[in-house]
Amino acid sequence: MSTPVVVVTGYLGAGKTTLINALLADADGRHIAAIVNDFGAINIDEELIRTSTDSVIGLANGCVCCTLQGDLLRTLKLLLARTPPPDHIVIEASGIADPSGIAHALADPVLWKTARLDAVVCVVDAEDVTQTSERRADTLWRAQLAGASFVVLSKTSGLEAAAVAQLTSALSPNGKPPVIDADSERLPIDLLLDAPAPPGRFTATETVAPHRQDRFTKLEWRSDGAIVLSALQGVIAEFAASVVRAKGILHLAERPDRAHLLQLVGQRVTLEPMAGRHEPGCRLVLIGEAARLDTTKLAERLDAAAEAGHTATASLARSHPSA
Ligand SMILES: Nc1nc2c(ncn2[C@@H]2O[C@H](COP(=O)(O)OP(=O)(O)OP(=O)(O)O)[C@@H](O)[C@H]2O)c(=O)[nH]1
Repeated sequence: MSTPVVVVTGYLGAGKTTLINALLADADGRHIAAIVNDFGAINIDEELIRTSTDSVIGLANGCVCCTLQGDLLRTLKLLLARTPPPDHIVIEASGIADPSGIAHALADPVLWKTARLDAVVCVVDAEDVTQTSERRADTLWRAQLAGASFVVLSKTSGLEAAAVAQLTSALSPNGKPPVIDADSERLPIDLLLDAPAPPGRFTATETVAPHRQDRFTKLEWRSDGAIVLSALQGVIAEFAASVVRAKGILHLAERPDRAHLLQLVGQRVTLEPMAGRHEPGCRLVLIGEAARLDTTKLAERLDAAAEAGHTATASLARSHPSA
């Protein structure tokens, strides 16, 4: 009996983790294990998915479509050796992954007997693709879409119905692949998890060209202490034009008792309090096009913001000595 595997792909910040959490929340008794790949060493997505399931394994600091193919296969074997094995395995690719590389790795005939690739779900950020003129020409975005057996549209709620309809027919010219609007319809879990691919759909054995590793650059930034909100806002405003994606779990000097989740995708930034306890201090991953993002300057600015946090925390402690 071969365990069905679903790969979730999509551009940076498209909504892959959100989709997987929705699948896990609606699993209806199925035991779903997740493998979460982040191309940075700080795997925020793994931590966000861990709130929905214990069966999550993070693969960080590389891309499962190329540099981490071996780790992916080893992790799959580990999951399959568990008793009982999961009913389904969902793999979240990093936002820079080309799913054809993952399909190529999973096409191993020995592995296929125990884990078979059933579907590649591509999450498309509807807001981004309608507002960013160059997105449809982006070779990475196109490669992610090309291998998809389903497209899930995210972030449609702020768009006119006509714009969503137009996007749907552009992404799926003859109704293939099926397009699901995650913002306005309930996810068809059965369809996404229980629709075996037609024989031969993902059994390509040709060599896959490695994607460009140097297109994006990342800064992984940590601080032991809290950060001052206004200083953080200043850094975000200064680098807004060159950061494509940022995510992090932060403690704010103004609210040190609770962790906050920072999400930045294009021009949209959110900062929300998180439930539960999280590692103290701040962990942040910021990604941009290598030609535009100066990570040295960005690190300096964040260090200065953290320094302001130390000062603010120390003065709070002086004014409330018992705190
Ligand atoms: N309004 C809305 N926001 C969404 C939707 N899906 C995702 N988001 C938001 O978009 C941001 C990024 O979502 P993630 O699910 O982390 O995206 P991702 O594709 O996993 O990101 P990377 O792994 O970094 O590429 C978060 O702030 C989400 O809350 C959606 O359908 N509607």
